[in-house]
Amino acid sequence: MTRPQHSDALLVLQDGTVLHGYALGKIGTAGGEICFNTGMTGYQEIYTDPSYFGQVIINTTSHIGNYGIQLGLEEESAGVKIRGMVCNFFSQTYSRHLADESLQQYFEQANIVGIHGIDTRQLVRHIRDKGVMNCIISSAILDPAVLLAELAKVPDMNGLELSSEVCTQETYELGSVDVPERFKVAVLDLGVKKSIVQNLANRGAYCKVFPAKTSFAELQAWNPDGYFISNGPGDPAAMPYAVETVKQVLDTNKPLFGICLGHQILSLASGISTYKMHNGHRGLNHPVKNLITGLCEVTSQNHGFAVKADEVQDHANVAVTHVNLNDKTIEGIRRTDKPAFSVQYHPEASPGPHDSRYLFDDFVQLMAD
Ligand SMILES: NC(=O)CC[C@H](N)C(=O)O
Repeated sequence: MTRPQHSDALLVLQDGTVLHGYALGKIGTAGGEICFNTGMTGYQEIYTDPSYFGQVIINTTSHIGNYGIQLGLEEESAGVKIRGMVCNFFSQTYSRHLADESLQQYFEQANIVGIHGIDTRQLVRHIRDKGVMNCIISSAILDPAVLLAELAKVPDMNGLELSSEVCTQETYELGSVDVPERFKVAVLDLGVKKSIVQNLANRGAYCKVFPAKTSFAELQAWNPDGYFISNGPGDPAAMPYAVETVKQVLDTNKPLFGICLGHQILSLASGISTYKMHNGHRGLNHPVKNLITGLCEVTSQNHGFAVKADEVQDHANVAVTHVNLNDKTIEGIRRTDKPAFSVQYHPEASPGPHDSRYLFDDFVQLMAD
């Protein structure tokens, strides 16, 4: 297969590795934390997921761009959130009758810089061995030494609070026209994906979405039946404001459900700390064991931090409900003294398999009870 020819581009890693490829998207320079996603579909959902804010994504599936972009429907937030993209074969043309435009056009409009023609298999093996690191991509500066100096300015993800940058700045409300509204859910938006709010609304939850730094008093003033703590970017340990809000929510004894960053915040509010993983989990086929049913779920994942497993046993009011079968990391917890639970993975699975969507039903059931 021939690769579309463009101008040259460079990818420079924090450890000094330099890789040569071709430009895609906007001509320019972009730096961030380099992460790999192993999903074979769903690139548009990935690029618009606010949890990827500040990150450069390697798509390990070898063909990217070939089904184009569908505006609106397949976007997980208003616009692209990733910093940059790395792939092997990049297709400027697409074949899908529902597509509105090409990925190249989409990235150009969103000012996203990318690189293709990279041996992503070799690159991922390198990162997998050395661990997560920052990188810089450029199609404007082709001097590795200059790029390394620029790379030094890219902030470390450790200690970074990003939710307040990507969350809604105004509250908004969302329900479903097809399902009778049975419950009011206050959504704390730490960088929420659209499909999560939609999954709640589809089950009769009338949602009000609040900015990340909303005080508990303001959430409570709306008198919700339950609280949802969303996914989002950055380091959970850098978000004491959200931990404080969740502690106050727990005191109300109303149902609380957290996904990904929301799971990490519930853990912190329960006295369990988080850590940065050697490499995160990002893909659509991570096996997770549900310890209550004994069944394995194939899950969609996107996280770089995790909850410390060895600290959970010191907390009698926290039970582990889900475990990752690849590396035994904690995938879900439940408070034994409160109607509160959370998962590290993505039950909305947009993209991904729908094995775990029952968790939204469990949350609705908690509110019904
Ligand atoms: N998807 C998420 O909510 C990600 C949570 C957090 N930013 C992490 O990387 O672990």
